[in-house]
Order: sequence, then structure tokens, then C-alpha cells
Amino acid sequence: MRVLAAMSGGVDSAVAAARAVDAGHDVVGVHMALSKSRAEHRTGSRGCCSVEDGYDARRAADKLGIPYYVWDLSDDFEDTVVDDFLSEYAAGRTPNPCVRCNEHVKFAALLERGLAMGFDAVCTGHYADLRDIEGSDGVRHELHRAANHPKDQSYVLAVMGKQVLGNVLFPLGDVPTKDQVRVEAAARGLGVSLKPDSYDICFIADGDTRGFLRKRLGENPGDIVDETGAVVGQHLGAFAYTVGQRRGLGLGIPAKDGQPRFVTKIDIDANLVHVGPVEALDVYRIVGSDTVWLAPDLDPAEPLRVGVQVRAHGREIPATVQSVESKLLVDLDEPLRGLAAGQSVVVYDGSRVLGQATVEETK
Ligand SMILES: Nc1ncnc2c1ncn2[C@@H]1O[C@H](COP(=O)(O)OP(=O)(O)OP(=O)(O)O)[C@@H](O)[C@H]1O
Repeated sequence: MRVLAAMSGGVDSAVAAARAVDAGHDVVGVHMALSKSRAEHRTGSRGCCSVEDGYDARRAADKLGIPYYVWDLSDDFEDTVVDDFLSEYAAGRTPNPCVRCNEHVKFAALLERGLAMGFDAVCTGHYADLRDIEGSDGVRHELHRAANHPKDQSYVLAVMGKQVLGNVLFPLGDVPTKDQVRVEAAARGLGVSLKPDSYDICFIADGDTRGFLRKRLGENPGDIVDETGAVVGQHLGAFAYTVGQRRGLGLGIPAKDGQPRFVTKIDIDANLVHVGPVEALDVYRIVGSDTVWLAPDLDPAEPLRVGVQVRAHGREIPATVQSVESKLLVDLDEPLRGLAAGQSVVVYDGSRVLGQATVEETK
């Protein structure tokens, strides 16, 4: 196969590309320049956006003896991931930019360009397992959790869509630990073997999400109110808060029961941040929109017993899901706390990913 290896400059994608070469594929490395402000990003700070990351990716490609290119996809990234991030927060919701990047950039813009150039697949260093299941009507591609569970990234990949599953490779799906990837990188002489993991949001160089939002959306001071409607603090912009947040509220007046207060609701129209006790965060039902269903053999029009996950490394909760009209209804067996609109709810059957939806409403 002709394979386009997406190389971030990190250890995972370097080893993934190496494994694709070992598997006998004809591999070309590509580093995506995603940020409009690459100079602000320093190596070792936030992962995949700095100029040095591009050099690291090039050195890894040289070591593997594969051709290497840098593709500027910063317009796609800005127009989809960053704009979505800003407009979602501006609407009082909490987006997951990694999900949007997978949806619009890695497995859309990059893959489409690769396919148009004659490549068969994009290979990444994501931790997830792809399985080909032979059926009477041909091969079905299934997405599963990685063997390496603490690093499992199936949550952010569920948005890909089933038509894409036949054109992706995740060579790290069966590696039991990240340490093993580092050992393998060192054994292969890849200089990135000790490079720190990326974390947080790759386009926010200093990690200050609230500061980034205020810079891009401006300040809009208003009140923080408790469950009785009493004003208990001030904010500089309701958009910069997220449901379930406890830290950084700066409440001037302690709660009467002495218990901590959490953000329970963001009312953008009234410019209010609502806070309340932890129990007010309990969610029993999720209404999801924009469902992506990866399992053609299982019809969600009928209720299905599944597990659901609402955060990248959150625990799985047993639930019943059903698709009703254009919504995915999720009834949880046990409540979960502090789920914000805009996040993804991913549906599992054992290790298999069945689909995902964007949280629209919680009850
Ligand atoms: N700027 C980029 N250019 C090319 N590929 C990228 C880029 N950023 C991320 N990727 C691809 O997406 C995968 C997952 O990205 P993520 O940000 O989760 O990095 P990671 O798990 O820390 O992996 P790595 O160690 O390779 O950086 C990477 O392994 C890589 O294949």
C-alpha cells in the first residue's frame, strides 16, 4: 500500500511510521503545519505545533529513509478546529478540539489530499485498534480500544466515520505500554525517544485556555449567581467557564452549607454563570446530535445495551442508547457528574466503538 505517515515530531508517530515501513508499505512522511503562530510554540511545551516539531519529524523520516514533506493545513485547522473552538465556547458550550481536528483535518483534509495523490491510507500514532471482520457481504472495518488502555485514543477517533476506517492505519494499536514505544524508538535510533508527551490544547502555546478565549472573544463582565439567584461573584466572560468547573471561580461569598460550589449552567444570553452544589451536576440522560455511527451491523433505531464514555480518559458507564429521529438518546444506568454541552459521548460494545454524538442537552 502507499501510505502517508502523519508525523507530528513526537515519538508515537515516528514509531508508527517505522512500523508501517516494516510492514512493507511504501511510506511517505508528512508533517502538517497547523498553527498560524508556530514561532510561539516551543519544543517540549505543547506538542505538535512548533517549528522544532517539524524538524524532529524530518529527522525521524530521514532515519527511516522515507521521503518527507511539510503540508500547510493551517487554513483548514483555523477554519474548522480553532473557529469551532471559539464559537462553541462563545455559545456557552465546551468543545473537544482533538475530536474536531480528527473529524476535519487528520481524517478529512489530510486524508482527502492523500487519496487524491494516489495514497491508499493515512497512518498515525494514535492508540486504537482497527480490525477487519470478514462477513458475507465483504470486509467490515471495526474500530476498537487500544490494547494499551491508559493511552487509548478511541474516544477522539470515533468521529471519523465508517467510510474512513478502510483508509487509516494505527500501527500502535497493539502496544501494551507507552514505555515500550519509547524503548522501540530508542532501539531504532529515533532521536525523539525521550520527547515528552503532548498535552492540553496544541494551539494554545502557554496552556492558558481562559486567557486565549478572552484574547480572541474579548471581555464581557457579569455576575456569578448561586442556586437561589443570589450574586456570589463576578466573571469577565461567561464563555470562559465550563459546566462542572470548581477551580478559578473566585467566589466572594462562601456557600451557606460550607460546601464547594461548581459551575452548573452557563447562560450566555443573560451573561450569567450559575453555580451550585455538586449534586446539581448529576446527569441521567444525554441527548446527542450529529451522530456518527460506525457499526452498520447494529441498528440504533432499536434500544441497545452499551457502555458510554464522555471524556477522553473517563470511565465507561453502562447505558441504553437509542436513535430517535435525528437525536441519540442515552439513558445512563448510574448518574455521571458535570457533563457540558459540546463534549462527545462515545458508545462502546465491549472494546468496539459503535459511534459517537455531540452532547446537546443533559437531564
Ligand atoms: N502536526 C502534525 N503533523 C502530522 N501528524 C500529526 C500532527 N499532529 C498530530 N499528528 C498525528 O496525529 C497523531 C495523534 O496526535 P496527538 O496529538 O494525539 O499526538 P501524540 O499521541 O502525542 O503522538 P506523537 O507522539 O506522535 O506526537 C500523531 O501520532 C500523529 O500521527
